[in-house]
Amino acid sequence: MAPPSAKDAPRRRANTYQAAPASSIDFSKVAQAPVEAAALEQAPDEQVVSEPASAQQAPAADYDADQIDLPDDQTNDPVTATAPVTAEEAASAIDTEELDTEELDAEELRADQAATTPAVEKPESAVGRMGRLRGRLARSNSAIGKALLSLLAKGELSDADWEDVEDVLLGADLGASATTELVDRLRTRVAVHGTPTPEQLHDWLHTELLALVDPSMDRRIAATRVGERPAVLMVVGVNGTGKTTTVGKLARVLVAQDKQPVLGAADTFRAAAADQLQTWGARVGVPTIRSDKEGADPAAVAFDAVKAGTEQHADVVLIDTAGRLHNKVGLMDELRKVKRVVEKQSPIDECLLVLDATTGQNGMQQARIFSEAVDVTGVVLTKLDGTAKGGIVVLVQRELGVPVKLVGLGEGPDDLAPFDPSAFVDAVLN
Ligand SMILES: Nc1nc2c(ncn2[C@@H]2O[C@H](COP(=O)(O)OP(=O)(O)OP(=O)(O)O)[C@@H](O)[C@H]2O)c(=O)[nH]1
Repeated sequence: MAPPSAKDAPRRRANTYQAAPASSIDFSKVAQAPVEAAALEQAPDEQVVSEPASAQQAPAADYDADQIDLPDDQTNDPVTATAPVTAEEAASAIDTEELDTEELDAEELRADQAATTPAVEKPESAVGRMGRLRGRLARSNSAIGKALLSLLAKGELSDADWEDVEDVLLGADLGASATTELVDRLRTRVAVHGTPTPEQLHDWLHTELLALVDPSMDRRIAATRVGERPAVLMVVGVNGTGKTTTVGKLARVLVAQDKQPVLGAADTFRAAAADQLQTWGARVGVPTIRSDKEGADPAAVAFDAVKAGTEQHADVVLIDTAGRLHNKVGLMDELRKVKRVVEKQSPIDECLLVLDATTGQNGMQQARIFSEAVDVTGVVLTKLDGTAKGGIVVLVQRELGVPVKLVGLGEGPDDLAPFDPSAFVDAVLN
């Protein structure tokens, strides 16, 4: 069966997306790498493509009968004179006796089906999401700001007081070097300007924290077609950090921007991961390339996803990967293989490492291992709604040298936001 095309999805309502602010996500980034023409010698098998919800849910009358691909057991059946061939005939062929006592005509039936079939969702635009989610960030992280403001407002600060300031920053997972840097800068300011007023203090902290978060980093995500091919984005990270959820949420962000993603379920280790991803995709009419075989070769699934994305003229192919294998070496080898195989067909434009913010510094060790195995281009920090360790943003950027591009701020489908440094610092300090 020909894979359903992302382009076949019914035209979505014109969305209300406006140009993102400079500090926010920007999908206009165009990767420069050239297309590689080489193909895999052995065609991967067993891939199946999920029907996007839009195709499943479109009224039957919208289908061209020629395009309906019947399952094998039906294609060989002779078409009898009574077999319905159009939506109307199909509707009228329904035995009315089975429909309770009421007589339903085709129109009523369609209305009934529409009422019981969930519609393709319209995801929220990404612009300003961090503003909407700021309350969650503030709830978990404003304690740091409050502690700093009250400590620094004491007036003359002793060495012990400055040590308390350091402890607050270290406790927030800012890391030793950024903590020392920040404390040195604040001490210099106090030495130069004397004891600050509360407003001054707030301004100083805002300026210094923002400098540490580094608003100059390029946080755009490569999700725009590159010449004649879709962008390819791969998501990596240990199990349970929120990779599958992030791919699903990111697909929604892209759909809200009228982009057409294709999802690749290359986490073949966890049986339910492909189903989970497919469900995310179906909710917004996005096709998922997956294997029905548990333990199938993830590289083959990823390869097929890129192939399908190219054939369907998608904007971007989002590849979910496994976070757990029998051992760490095996997992890293597998990720390298996925990368290698995908690159036989297309460069990988973006490789996002998903880190669970609640694991704090422990997550850093994993982060280093992943970034050694694959070229990580950005970080998604999930579960930032559930931790007071927001300093990890600074730590991870310094350790890996790549920006935090997205943050997860809840379990809701639209609780993924482009990371906005200024909104982040505001939430910490207010
Ligand atoms: N509170 C909160 N929960 C999140 C966030 N992101 C993901 N989760 C939850 O984290 C759990 C794990 O998410 P998954 O997406 O299944 O994690 P995964 O990394 O794909 O896991 P594996 O497939 O085992 O590798 C789920 O219950 C998600 O709802 C977030 O930003 N905030």
